[in-house]
Amino acid sequence: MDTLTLQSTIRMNNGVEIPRFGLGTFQSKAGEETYNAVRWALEMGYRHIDTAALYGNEEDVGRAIADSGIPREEIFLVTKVWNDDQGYESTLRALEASLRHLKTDYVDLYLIHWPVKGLRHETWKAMVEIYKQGKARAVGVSNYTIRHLEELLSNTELVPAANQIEFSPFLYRKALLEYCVQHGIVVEAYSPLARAQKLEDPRLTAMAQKYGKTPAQIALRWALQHDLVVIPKSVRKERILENASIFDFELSAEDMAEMDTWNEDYWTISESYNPECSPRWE
Ligand SMILES: NC(=O)C1=CN([C@@H]2O[C@H](COP(=O)(O)OP(=O)(O)OC[C@H]3O[C@@H](n4cnc5c(N)ncnc54)[C@H](OP(=O)(O)O)[C@@H]3O)[C@@H](O)[C@H]2O)C=CC1
Ligand SMILES: O=C1CO[C@H](CO)[C@@H](O)[C@@H]1O
Repeated sequence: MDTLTLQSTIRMNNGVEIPRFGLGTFQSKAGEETYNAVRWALEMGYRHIDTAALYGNEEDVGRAIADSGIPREEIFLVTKVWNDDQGYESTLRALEASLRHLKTDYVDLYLIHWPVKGLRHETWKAMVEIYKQGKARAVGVSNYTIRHLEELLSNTELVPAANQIEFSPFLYRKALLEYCVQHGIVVEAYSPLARAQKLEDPRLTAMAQKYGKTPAQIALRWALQHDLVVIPKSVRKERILENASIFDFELSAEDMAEMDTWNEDYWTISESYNPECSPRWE
């Protein structure tokens, strides 16, 4: 395989390159906590930051990017339209608010956060308009299952560039990944550490010992070798560094295959939100 680095990218279906590795910011508190995490990450070489209107920290993300001294065009910035703002006009307004908070005139990727019943099609039309206006270099979706993607693809000329979904060795969504690959949609793995809930799994700790790495690094490397984009979240300097230190080793084909058997449909998202079964997303 190619030698990957912290700044390696994947070319999306519209030609825009997305860094394979980024910093998540859900539950990074507004204020210094988010600001510092983003500043440290950028100093360490991260070039992809994932936020959302929901997270309430866009202003701190924007401030950290502005203060970093790194040219805006070298940073890949992702945000998302929240469920309450879905609909055509309200999505356009939500993007304007996000741009204001982020102190930028474009985002690199704008995502529909969840496939809200009854509204998602109108919301997608707004995403297409946002893309045409150049206010997002790419647009995509999040938490879409095969059913949601089939519905969208049957009714649009613009294929979403990415689908951001929960994905970890304990939630290996093989069929959805294959569907996305087939249709040229990049998959971004969220909660790739299963929110630290499975880092003591004995299979993971044994694998970590074998490679002289931490359990978090093994889980992230597995996702990377599946050609996923990964966006682990941390607000601690040492973990921001640890999570990014996965470019100096490679899991063998045998160990990848072994990890592929660990799936236990382990969702961190609550059942009432589970996109595969909750009536909320019908
Ligand atoms: N589109 C969507 O609906 C969703 C998108 N996301 C995005 O994906 C990102 C990542 O997912 P997230 O749900 O945050 O979960 P992650 O799997 O990234 O886990 C984050 C948790 O793990 C801890 N942690 C981070 N690194 C380590 C480490 N090396 N060792 C031990 N513990 C560690 C963090 O704590 P600490 O900060 O204290 O280090 C935090 O509690 C989000 O932040 C968000 O940007 C997430 C959920 C849904
Ligand atoms: O991005 C998100 C972070 O996690 C939340 C729930 O735990 C999700 O609802 C949301 O999509």
